[in-house]
Amino acid sequence: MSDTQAIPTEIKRICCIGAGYVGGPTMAMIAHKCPQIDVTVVDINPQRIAQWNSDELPIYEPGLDEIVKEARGRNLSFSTNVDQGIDQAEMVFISVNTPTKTFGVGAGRAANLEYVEKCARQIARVSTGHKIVVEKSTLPVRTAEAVKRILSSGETKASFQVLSNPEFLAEGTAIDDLLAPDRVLIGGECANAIESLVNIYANWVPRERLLTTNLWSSELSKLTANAFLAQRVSSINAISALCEATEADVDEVARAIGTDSRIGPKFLKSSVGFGGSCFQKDILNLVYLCEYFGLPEVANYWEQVVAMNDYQKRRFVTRILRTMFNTVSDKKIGIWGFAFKKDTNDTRESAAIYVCRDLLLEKARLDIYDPKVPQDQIKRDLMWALTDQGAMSSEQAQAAIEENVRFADGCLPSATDAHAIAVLTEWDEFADVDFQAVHQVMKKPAFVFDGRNVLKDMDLRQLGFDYYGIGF
Ligand SMILES: NC(=O)C1=CN([C@@H]2O[C@H](COP(=O)(O)OP(=O)(O)OC[C@H]3O[C@@H](n4cnc5c(N)ncnc54)[C@H](O)[C@@H]3O)[C@@H](O)[C@H]2O)C=CC1
Ligand SMILES: O=C(O)[C@H]1O[C@H](OP(=O)(O)OP(=O)(O)OC[C@H]2O[C@@H](n3ccc(=O)[nH]c3=O)[C@H](O)[C@@H]2O)[C@H](O)[C@@H](O)[C@@H]1O
Repeated sequence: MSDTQAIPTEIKRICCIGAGYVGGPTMAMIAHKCPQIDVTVVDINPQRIAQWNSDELPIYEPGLDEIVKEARGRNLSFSTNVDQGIDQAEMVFISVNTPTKTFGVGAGRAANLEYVEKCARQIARVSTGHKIVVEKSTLPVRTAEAVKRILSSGETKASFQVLSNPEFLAEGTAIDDLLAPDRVLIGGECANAIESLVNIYANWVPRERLLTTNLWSSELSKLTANAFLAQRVSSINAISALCEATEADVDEVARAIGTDSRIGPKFLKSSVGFGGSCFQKDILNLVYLCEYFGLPEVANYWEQVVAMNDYQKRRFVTRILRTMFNTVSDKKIGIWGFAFKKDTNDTRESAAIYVCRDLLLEKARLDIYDPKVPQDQIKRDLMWALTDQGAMSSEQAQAAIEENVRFADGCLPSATDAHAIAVLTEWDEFADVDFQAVHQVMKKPAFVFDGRNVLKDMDLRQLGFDYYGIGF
């Protein structure tokens, strides 16, 4: 597909298509660590690009502002001119969204590869000379085959090499993860192309952490990594239900098993359920792939990880209902945290969306406080959740939100006159709250349902609260 001799191993100009949670921070880090490389991040969303060029970046991520401001204007730029970005680059990263398909074959499971395909077609149309195309988005195994075919069907004389370089950063710790990754994975077929990407990361990542594989192993490793991580959370959440029935304590169980070096301590924190844009999407994609390749037993095995997560979210609401005398109708519940984890403003697939939806369907009144998530985002999420699968019409959902959702600017206002508090994100500031004051302003009995076990050591029962955590 290309004359591999002609591929330079020292890259000077990079373009990244997609200025999202991955494209933005990843390219900012490359620009920060490699001042000799010009990095342009392009996106079809003009608002997002304007935000990247402003003082208010579109995503909240500790440490990101400093890195962007240091490199922007020097060797990092953000633009809506996708054609020009591609044209001027020797290496083009595809970092666009790959959401779960909502229509047609594979709806609800398969990844929607429409945006990736459009990028490949645009690269094929615009390019001249040699380009290395890097899959940064999370993709089903064998996608590179389709990308290669599209690239080689272009009418220009350009030639291409395709690499897979999945991203393993987690939101909230993206900068630390990019600065010191456990590993960087690069899959490819052409040694020169692989070396050119290895050389970029080698500017700050130790060589022994730069893993190279064939294309398909690299693509499949990304889905597998997320499936294994999510599976750990679902496994400990499954045990949390058993702990609640037996007076065992899930945090003690997690510590006891996590000290076994074969198991390890990470990703054993029981919670109201995992969220985020990727775990569910990637496991469902893995399930779909297994079915596609005729492996129903394997598909069923992984599907249970998502089923257990749905159960955990439902179980949390059921516990609230049962504890509060089987009704929350017209009762105010203070919701603390809406993001899918702390230190991010991202709400995609947040457990809070589903918990709040179920409470609203029970006619509870919610007063939501999240330090980083904008109110409009929360309203959009609830609107979607209430109308999804016909639970409510748009008009009913709109009315329910107007009537029963309020926003507080802190924990105390959110708790004022509330019958209960539900902690749905583990923001550090929740542990600094004056709980004596919170108890005073709440209705009695004052219920606290801690979906993250972050208030466990605060002696809330001593202060008079009816306190319930997860898994004890
Ligand atoms: N969010 C995360 O923490 C992680 C995400 N990933 C993967 O990275 C990929 C991107 O994820 P995010 O950055 O979270 O998505 P995102 O939704 O935040 O950003 C994607 C961006 O691509 C842009 N885009 C879509 N089609 C385009 C086109 N044809 N031309 C130009 N721009 C286009 C969109 O406007 C959007 O701004 C996904 O495959 C995801 O699974 C991987 C690791 C971590
Ligand atoms: O592909 C992706 O998008 C990314 O998905 C996850 O990162 P992320 O979703 O940003 O955040 P995580 O820290 O993994 O948390 C995911 C969810 O699991 C929950 N979780 C995590 C760990 C735990 O022990 N318990 C638990 O409930 C979190 O609260 C959160 O809701 C992976 O950790 C990243 O390696 C991967 O790159």
